[in-house]
Amino acid sequence: MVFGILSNNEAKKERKGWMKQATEGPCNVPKPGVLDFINKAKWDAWNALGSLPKETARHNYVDLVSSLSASSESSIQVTPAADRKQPGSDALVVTSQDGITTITLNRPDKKNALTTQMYHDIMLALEAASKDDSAITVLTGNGDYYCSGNDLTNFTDIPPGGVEEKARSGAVLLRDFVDRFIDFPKPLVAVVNGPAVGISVTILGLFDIVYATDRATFHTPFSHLGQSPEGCSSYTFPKIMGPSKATEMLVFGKKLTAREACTQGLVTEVFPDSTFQKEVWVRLKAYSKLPPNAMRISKQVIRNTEKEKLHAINAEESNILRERWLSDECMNAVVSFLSKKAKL
Ligand SMILES: CCCCC/C=C/CC(=O)SCCNC(=O)CCNC(=O)[C@H](O)C(C)(C)COP(=O)(O)OP(=O)(O)OC[C@H]1O[C@@H](n2cnc3c(N)ncnc32)[C@H](O)[C@@H]1OP(=O)(O)O
Repeated sequence: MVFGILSNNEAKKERKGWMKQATEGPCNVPKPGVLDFINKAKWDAWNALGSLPKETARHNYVDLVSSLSASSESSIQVTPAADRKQPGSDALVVTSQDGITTITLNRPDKKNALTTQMYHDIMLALEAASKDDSAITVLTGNGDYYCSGNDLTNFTDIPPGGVEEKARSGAVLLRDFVDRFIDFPKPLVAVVNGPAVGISVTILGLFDIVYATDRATFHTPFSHLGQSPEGCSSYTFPKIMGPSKATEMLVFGKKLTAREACTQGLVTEVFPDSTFQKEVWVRLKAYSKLPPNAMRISKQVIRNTEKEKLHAINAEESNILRERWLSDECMNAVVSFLSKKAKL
């Protein structure tokens, strides 16, 4: 690792310097006045890097962010990739009963944020569910959240190929992950047991039914995070709710209540939190007794005409995100979250 352990303030100034060098090249602006302490400190950090190439600065910037995550002196606790939950661990629980296969996100202490391993495990679970003898597949969460979206510490796990390689492999994983939802052959139901954020919201447009507790909210803060829509939401959301409502969500990050999401067509039905689990499971058990082949074929009739288009949109969104993940805006948002300075 390029950097040792720095105090929070030192790290912040140093980070700014590396970030400016990585995005704008060598310092090219006049030195701020002596009384402009903050900007002068940032300028000093940038100027100190001389003519260091942008690419080197970018690598070092990422190393600094990673070292911040790993530092025992910082307030950030990041589980090293090697220690993250492995396949077959309890971060994802899959059960099959009464003709229903249920995939449960099970990191309640982290609001069910999705680690890289969980994306892989969900794909495996969907693959298995598509072939098992269940009639319906359900995705839900354990605890007070449905899912807080992509685990932002995924960004700190930089491979030897550097940040570009990380962005490239992330885009491939994202595309594969979303493709599984596009192609899933059986009725797919989201049981949204609490707030939903980011990718856990966008992929709802690819589900067949979305049931939500009245405690749930739906939030896609992509601009705040320097990112852009995924999960085919750039197509499904305008189609479901109209372009202007979709823009409020996907561009301006408007958070919807469950009832608003239902009015706009993203959610099928909202239930009172006190009876949510009971009512939803009674309903699903009844549906699961319907002839499975008829349900599968009816889903195909409804969905298949759009599959090709959805795959193309998924590919395009994933490519755009690959670029976004390398942007200054995105790196800053991740650093802010990891430094505990920002929450949604
Ligand atoms: C293959 C790659 C595909 C990538 C696809 C891209 C997808 C885009 C997205 O999904 S964008 C959405 C990203 N998510 C966020 O930005 C959410 C960040 N989290 C928060 O803002 C808040 O945690 C909260 C509003 C969800 C909940 O706030 P609350 O105060 O109720 O709870 P805490 O903040 O104390 O959370 C408890 C612990 O959980 C950790 N955590 C929550 N969400 C995430 C997350 N997305 N990534 C990483 N960690 C998360 C949080 O840090 C707390 O941890 P701690 O107890 O160790 O402090």
